Amino acid sequence: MRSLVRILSTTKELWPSYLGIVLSSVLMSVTSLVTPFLIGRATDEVVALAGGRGGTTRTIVLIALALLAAELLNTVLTNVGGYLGDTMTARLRQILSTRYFEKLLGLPQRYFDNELSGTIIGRLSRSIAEVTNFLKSFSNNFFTMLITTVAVLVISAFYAWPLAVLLAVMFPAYMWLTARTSSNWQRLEGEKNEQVDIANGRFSEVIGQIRVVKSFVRERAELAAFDQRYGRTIALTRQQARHWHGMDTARRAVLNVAFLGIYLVIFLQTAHGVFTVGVMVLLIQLMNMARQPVMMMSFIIDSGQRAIAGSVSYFEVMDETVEERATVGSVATAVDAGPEGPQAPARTIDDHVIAFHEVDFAYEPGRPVLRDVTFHADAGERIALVGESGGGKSTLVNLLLGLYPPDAGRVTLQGQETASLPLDVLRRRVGVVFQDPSLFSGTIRENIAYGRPDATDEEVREAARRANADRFIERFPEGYEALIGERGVKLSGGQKQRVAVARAMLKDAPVLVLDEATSSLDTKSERLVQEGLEELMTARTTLIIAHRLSTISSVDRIVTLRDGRVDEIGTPEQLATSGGIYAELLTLQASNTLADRARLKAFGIDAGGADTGDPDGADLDSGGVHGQGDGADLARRS
Ligand SMILES: Nc1ncnc2c1ncn2[C@@H]1O[C@H](COP(=O)(O)OP(=O)(O)OP(=O)(O)O)[C@@H](O)[C@H]1O
Repeated sequence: MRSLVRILSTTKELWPSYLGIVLSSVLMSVTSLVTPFLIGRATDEVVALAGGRGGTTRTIVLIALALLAAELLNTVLTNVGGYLGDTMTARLRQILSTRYFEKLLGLPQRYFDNELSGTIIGRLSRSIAEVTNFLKSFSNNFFTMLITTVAVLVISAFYAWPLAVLLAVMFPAYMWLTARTSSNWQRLEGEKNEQVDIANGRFSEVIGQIRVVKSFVRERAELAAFDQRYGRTIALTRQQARHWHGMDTARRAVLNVAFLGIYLVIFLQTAHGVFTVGVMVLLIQLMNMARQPVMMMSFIIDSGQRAIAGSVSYFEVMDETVEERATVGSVATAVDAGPEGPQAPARTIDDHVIAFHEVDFAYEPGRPVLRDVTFHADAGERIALVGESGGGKSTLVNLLLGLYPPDAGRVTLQGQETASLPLDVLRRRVGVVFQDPSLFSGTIRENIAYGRPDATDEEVREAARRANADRFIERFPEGYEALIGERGVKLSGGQKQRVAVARAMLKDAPVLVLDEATSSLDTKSERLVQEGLEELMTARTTLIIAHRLSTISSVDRIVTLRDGRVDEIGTPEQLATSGGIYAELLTLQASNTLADRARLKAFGIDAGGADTGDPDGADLDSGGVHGQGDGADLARRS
């Protein structure tokens, strides 16, 4: 319940709407209370006229017209309240959803490592739908209910106090039984929600990777697991429904017994001449009106229970701690800031563009991934990270981007400690081309300009041209406005890569991280992508997770990783003969045995393209060997 109060107290902008809804529901109940009085009065008038004891047709017609006026007013008020309720619900949904999204955008990477995106989305829609539905039905009905109840109690006390006593006993008894239903119901609802969230999480993962599912012929298995999860909710619902309907039967029985007493009082008092027939009709209508709030109460409590269960999941997310080093300003200002973002108040502590200094890191306690990692990159240098798969190369990039904080040691970017830079400032300085290009649905233009939505058409075209993407884009009838489908599904692997390169080109960050993705491309696409990357690397400091020997041989320095530690650092020439990982790679490359090929693969090195001898092959573009880093330190660390 506290969470619902929290929602109300944090949506002050909606208070005028709540007030409007409350006001219209108050007026609504007043107009509906007029009706029994008018009908009661009309009954007496009709009885008198029929019995020849006074009463006039004119009065009856006037009462009928008054009834019409009351009902018309009631209709108008119902719809005004309904309109306000609908718009309030939409605004509330917008506010809660936006806050949820904003919160998620600010959560650290670690949070997403442990959650399925479908679960996050499912939880959002369920929680918000339940909370908004409840608030809507609450504000539309609660006050009508309250006013009707009080009015019925007062009026019935005026005519016959036993009626008021019976009603006064019935209301709390009914509420008590309803409240008793609640706690057990909520626990079961929570368990059901968990099953549904897991099922929906998997659902969206499966749809997102439908090609893999199809290729492994896993449709039936996925479907069965999904069905099983929902199946579990049936058993829980049975338990829940048994409990709920059992309690409801008891509640209604109490109500029915109370009404037996009420009707007996009304009928007998009328028979003994205490009430006129008109008063009897009035009281019967009032008592029936009293039934409504009682029934409505169980509906409101039911949706209230759902809302409480739903808002718990909502607030679990809202109570998560956002990334420690907030971006400068809110998420919104961060997105809108210029390429460098607002000025960062960080101190320069060394001269390197990128530096890792004695860095330790573990994703999970007790399972170190990086140990005592120290290396640096100076302006314009290209540094290749080489190591076995799972050796920690991507983890180094994650630390550089501030996605995780190092457990020990220091990472610096352009001389400033990353830990002291606001995250948006830090991330604006680093362009990344991921192995998986990760495009968004929308147009090619939108994707290229993702980091700089304000870029001119000319700038977008220039970025595409330099990324070798312009020709294929211009072949689309819609050109840059061509829609590329979810995650760019309508583009080939090489085309996606080139759009990703153009996107990084336009971002124009001084530091570049490249997770080479050439193994999935054919030779021609690979060369086109590589040309784009070469252009992108020009005049930038680049950290490359290298997947091709040709790339490695053309960098300024190689950093090899073994068991999470830096094994060697040196120029390709120096490391070629040092007996370390790079030398091993060269030997493996020269070998044709399957075992050696497999070993090469374990380093994530694309054995196929690297040594086919194909003149169009991957190695062709190794041409531009960049300054071989004379002073590069050859250092065996282990
Ligand atoms: N989010 C994560 N949570 C827990 N462990 C992780 C996470 N990401 C990576 N790891 C683990 O950290 C280790 C290093 O992974 P990393 O991705 O850095 O390796 P890599 O050298 O980039 O490998 P590859 O060349 O195969 O991409 C691996 O053992 C991996 O299982």
